[in-house]
Amino acid sequence: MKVLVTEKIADKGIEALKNSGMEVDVDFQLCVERERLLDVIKNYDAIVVRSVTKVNEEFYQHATNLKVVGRAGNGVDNIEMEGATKRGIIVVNTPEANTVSAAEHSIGLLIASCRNIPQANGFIKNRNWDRSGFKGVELQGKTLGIVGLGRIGSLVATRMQSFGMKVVAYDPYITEERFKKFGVEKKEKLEDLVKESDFISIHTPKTEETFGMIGEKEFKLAKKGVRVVNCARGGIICEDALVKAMKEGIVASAGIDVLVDEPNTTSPLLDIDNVIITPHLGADTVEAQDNVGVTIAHEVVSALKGEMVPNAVNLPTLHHHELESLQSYLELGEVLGKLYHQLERDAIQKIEVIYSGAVAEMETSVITLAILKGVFEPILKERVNYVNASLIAKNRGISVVESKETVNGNYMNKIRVNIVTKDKTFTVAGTIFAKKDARIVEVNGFEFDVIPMPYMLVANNHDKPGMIGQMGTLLGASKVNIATMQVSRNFKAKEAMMFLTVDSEVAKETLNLIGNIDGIIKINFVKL
Ligand SMILES: NC(=O)C1=CN([C@@H]2O[C@H](COP(=O)(O)OP(=O)(O)OC[C@H]3O[C@@H](n4cnc5c(N)ncnc54)[C@H](O)[C@@H]3O)[C@@H](O)[C@H]2O)C=CC1
Ligand SMILES: O=C(O)C(=O)COP(=O)(O)O
Repeated sequence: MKVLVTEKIADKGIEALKNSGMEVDVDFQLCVERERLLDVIKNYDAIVVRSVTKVNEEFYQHATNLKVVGRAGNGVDNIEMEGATKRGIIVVNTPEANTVSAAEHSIGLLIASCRNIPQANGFIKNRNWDRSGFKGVELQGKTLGIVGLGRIGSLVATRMQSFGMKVVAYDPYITEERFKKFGVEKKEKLEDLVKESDFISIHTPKTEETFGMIGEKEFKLAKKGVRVVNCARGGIICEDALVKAMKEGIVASAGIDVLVDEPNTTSPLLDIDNVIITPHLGADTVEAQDNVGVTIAHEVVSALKGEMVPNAVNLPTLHHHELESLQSYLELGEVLGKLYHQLERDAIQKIEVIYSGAVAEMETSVITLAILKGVFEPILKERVNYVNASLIAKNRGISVVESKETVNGNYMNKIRVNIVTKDKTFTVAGTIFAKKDARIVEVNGFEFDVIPMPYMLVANNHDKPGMIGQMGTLLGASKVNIATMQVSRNFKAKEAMMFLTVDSEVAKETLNLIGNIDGIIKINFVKL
């Protein structure tokens, strides 16, 4: 697998990629040399970027082998998600790895701007000892308005409370409990926050809704002398409106880490004395970059192996501990799904998944994705993964229905999959024992206790003497070793079903011979 790294990540991250067996090319010019990037990207299975490389539709059209986009950092506004999802490209990021650095940089900008530290430093470095013109303001007793009380906003909130600030926040998408947890007063409307705040710090993602959310209208409502900080994304505070509000004396100072267009050395904000600007340094600390580099390397490798990754942006959000407890269920889900196309041929109309017992309490949407991945893998191979599995089902006109039951019969947990076709319904069920051991416990009404293995033979036969012996003889003659065997019978129908796990692949000729045994209704070789 080949990985291209187009922006600086920690050496530890590159090493981690290489140590996992990846072939890694590092070329930092490619984040700006577009033509060259578009030319070479077809050679790579994964790309690792930061905030400069534009990963958009044009890029995807050239990236014909790409499976993973790794964003070594938090914001993914430079990565078009729809184009990735429809191609089954997994986008992973490291949202937790640089939050402390970004919060500390926001606070640094806030203090440095309201105490004129960079300006005064510039003076004295030019050998001017001048103490006039740099008078600042205190933070204690002032109101800080935080827009976006997420990971970084909440870190800034709690830290600034220790400076004696009153903290209010506007974030319509989080619960009252989260405001309470951080001792922050909730503002129902952005304008209420703007009217009341002495300092405003932005911590939202860049979205259609947030872009330009602090503009001329907001500055008109703001307290005269308000001070602003933007260490989130350029343009959330409208740059033209900020320039105007500063010239009019509405905004006393601004600390800015991000601009609409980056890299940028021509912004009008650069000409205003009371604006201090850093070139997108929020995540640039030793700790954050080591953290980001190593985390993204592990995530890219896992995603390339087709594993579920905690920080996949175009998949349901999972935390590490959730993923750990889900892992066995994901594996079981794939096994259950994989059985269908290896045992049946009919086109699927609907897939029903019924979760019962303990598993019903989990993030089952991800297990359903694992089942869908399993269903399509035997016919689509590597073109199906967690990201595009539900899109594939939708495009094939297959409806997917999930339901949950608290009662679970004989099992602590059970996943039942009903695959509905025009004329019949194929049913398979499985369970997890002792938190990690998968078992197939039912196929089409036949009960089993089968440990899924890489190679299995599944037979339907008339329930009469000699079936097992004849199969065993044919397998032995073709040097296939039988590892385990289970038979389940339906007395009424006088039919039985056999699951044999074998140590090697079974040749087509042997399968044909078994299929010709009198009494064998159906024989299939299943690979998991
Ligand atoms: N300057 C830098 O180097 C860095 C910048 N960032 C940026 O910081 C920002 C915040 O990152 P996190 O705290 O990790 O994100 P987060 O997702 O944890 O929090 C964002 C919060 O904004 C809220 N929000 C969304 N739309 C909103 C709206 N219209 N009005 C009010 N609130 C809204 C969300 O509900 C959420 O609580 C992002 O833009 C990220 O890209 C992150 C790391 C480094
Ligand atoms: O992680 C983020 O969202 C950042 O803004 C940091 O961006 P960078 O990786 O420094 O280009």
